[in-house]
Amino acid sequence: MTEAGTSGAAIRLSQDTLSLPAPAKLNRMLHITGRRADGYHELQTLFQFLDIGDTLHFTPRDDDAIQLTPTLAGVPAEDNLVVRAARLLQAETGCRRGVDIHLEKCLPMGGGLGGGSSNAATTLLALNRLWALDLDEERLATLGLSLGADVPVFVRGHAAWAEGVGERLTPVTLDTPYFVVIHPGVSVATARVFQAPELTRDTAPIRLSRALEGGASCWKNDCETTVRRLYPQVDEAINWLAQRAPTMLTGTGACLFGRLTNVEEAARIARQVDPRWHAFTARGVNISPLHKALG
Ligand SMILES: C[C@@](CO)(OP(=O)(O)O)[C@H](O)COP(=O)(O)OP(=O)(O)OC[C@H]1O[C@@H](n2ccc(N)nc2=O)[C@H](O)[C@@H]1O
Ligand SMILES: Nc1ncnc2c1ncn2[C@@H]1O[C@H](COP(=O)(O)OP(=O)(O)O)[C@@H](O)[C@H]1O
Repeated sequence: MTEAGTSGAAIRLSQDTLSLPAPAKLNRMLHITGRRADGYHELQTLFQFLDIGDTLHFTPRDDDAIQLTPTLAGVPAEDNLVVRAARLLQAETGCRRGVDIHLEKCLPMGGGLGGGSSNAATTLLALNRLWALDLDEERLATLGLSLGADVPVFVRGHAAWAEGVGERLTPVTLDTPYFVVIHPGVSVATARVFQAPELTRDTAPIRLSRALEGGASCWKNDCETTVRRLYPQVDEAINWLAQRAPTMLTGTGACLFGRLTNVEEAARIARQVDPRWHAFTARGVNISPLHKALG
């Protein structure tokens, strides 16, 4: 993993290039409240953005091609959520314009930080502007949902309480601590976690006011026990970080985060992290850096 948000790759950009961030997210808490007939799980979760993430550069083309560089390991370009988001916009609007997209990937993939979903949301908002499509946020969020459950919150750009599979969003303002984020170097398969027989799926639904009342010290992630059992590396990293800061899993992992009020303390802990793991520090933010950049 490149240190998140600080990739130094040299990129030649034209004057017409629009460069935008695709921030990471954390699930500050995550409850599983049921299972739908189609097997998908009903969740209650608090999404918050981090002040770091990937960066995407969009340069308009004269033809209608969508070209993405570089290719991500294990993800054919046509499956990349960036390309899928761009094609979806073309199909929905009949737009015949094209784009070259350069993706500076800094976030670990499949780590529960929502990098792919965030890349898709940045692409939807960037091309809506670059191609002058004038779709409203509601429509972009609906299109985003067809790409993944976590895309709408990145389109909306505000920390949120999410219900359903993550699509029913209520904006919230959460505390904004510093975090030490650790990727314990193992890939967690979301489907495997949701299939686990012992996963608790019956947490009683709560009201948003109650979730906020208790604050961060009361929050938990219902996936954590199962992920720790299935992936001993995650268990080991949580045990290590929990001795230094209140620690939780984000999404279905593999990343975990420790919460601190002090940036120096966060940096000090990150420096001590076992070299087998990857770590970075970041701050929680309630307005997405993408929306700040778009003004
Ligand atoms: C649970 C969250 C919380 O943010 O985990 P992370 O992906 O961030 O870790 C997400 O909503 C994940 O949403 P999404 O990213 O769309 O999930 P996918 O990878 O498509 O899900 C893979 C598989 O997990 C199961 N799945 C996923 C989401 C859900 N609410 N219920 C499920 O049962 C389904 O079997 C699905 O086929
Ligand atoms: N642009 C992208 N960035 C990251 N992953 C992508 C992208 N496009 C497709 N994917 C696929 O989506 C999966 C989930 O990615 P990601 O959003 O980073 O993780 P998570 O859902 O755990 O937060 C990846 O393992 C990868 O196969």
